[in-house]
Amino acid sequence: MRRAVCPGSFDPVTNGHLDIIGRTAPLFDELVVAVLVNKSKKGMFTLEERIEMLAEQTAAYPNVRVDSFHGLLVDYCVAHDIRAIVKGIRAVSDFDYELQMAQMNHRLSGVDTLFMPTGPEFSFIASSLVKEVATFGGDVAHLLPAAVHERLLERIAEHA
Ligand SMILES: Cc1cn(CCC(=O)O)c2ccccc12
Repeated sequence: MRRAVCPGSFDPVTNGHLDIIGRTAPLFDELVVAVLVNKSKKGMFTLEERIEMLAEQTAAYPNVRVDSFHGLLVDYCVAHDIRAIVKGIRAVSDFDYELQMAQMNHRLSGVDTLFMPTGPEFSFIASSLVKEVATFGGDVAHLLPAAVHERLLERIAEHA
């Protein structure tokens, strides 16, 4: 069973994430989309909400499952017999840090990292920027699945 993991915060899942997930899923027997639990960083959405949105948006892929992890990603990989980490690369600026992480993760565990370039139309999409623009009233509808966009607007309205 060839398994891979796509890790992230997914706060919230964007069309850029789904671009990579949708292109990666057919390449493996199983793809785990793993949400990082970061106690020190309060996100806009709870862990449960992020998992729920991801599960909804990846329901069409039979071999994709959503999970969460805390601590080292490679420990999660070893515990779940995952041999590859798949990272979406949006721009050269992503690569420096991702290369360092990939080399460290391989050194720690033998788990390799595969880099997948995002489609050019998604290069500028980061969850943090989408949230900031939306908070100031910018239109981000085309960057998110409709259901996620709706939840984002609701959450912003709650905090207004
Ligand atoms: C482009 C891209 C960034 N990330 C991590 C951003 C985050 O931590 O949410 C991804 C996770 C899965 C698939 C694609 C991506």
